[in-house]
Amino acid sequence: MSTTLARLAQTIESRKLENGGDPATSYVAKLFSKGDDAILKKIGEEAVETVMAAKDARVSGESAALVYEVADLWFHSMVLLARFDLTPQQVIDELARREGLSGLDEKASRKAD
Ligand SMILES: N=c1c2ncn([C@@H]3O[C@H](COP(=O)(O)OP(=O)(O)OP(=O)(O)O)[C@@H](O)[C@H]3O)c2ncn1[C@@H]1O[C@H](COP(=O)(O)O)[C@@H](O)[C@H]1O
Repeated sequence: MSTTLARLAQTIESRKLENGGDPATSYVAKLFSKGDDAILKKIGEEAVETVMAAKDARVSGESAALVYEVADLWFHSMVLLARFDLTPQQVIDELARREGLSGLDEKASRKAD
């Protein structure tokens, strides 16, 4: 896993209230303190903002805002993973497991079930 993702995952873990995270001084701790629906709402918002940034980038040819919004989406997805005691490494492992397996073949194998 990239060291940036690993460090960020550690920081997010340290912001859990049971690990001493303080909602008064930490955005992540504040999000944890608001509860699951607040985290899910942010994921929804950031997904929509990503879609809008992609549509804008298609028109303007300027894609910096898209990178920014995807970073927001990844970050909030990492907060969600932490909420369920999951790690980015588990997502990376799943992507690695799928490596070389065409999405079309995978879909066809599901339809054969
Ligand atoms: N990577 C991020 C990160 N990306 C985005 N954000 C915050 O996520 C929020 C994104 O929400 P929006 O864009 O909708 O902006 P907003 O309207 O201000 O947000 P809301 O009031 O609706 O929550 C903003 O407050 C951003 O600052 C982040 N906050 C924290 N981190 C990382 O998490 C670490 C721990 O942060 P704290 O818990 O605050 O110490 C930091 O050191 C960073 O590494």
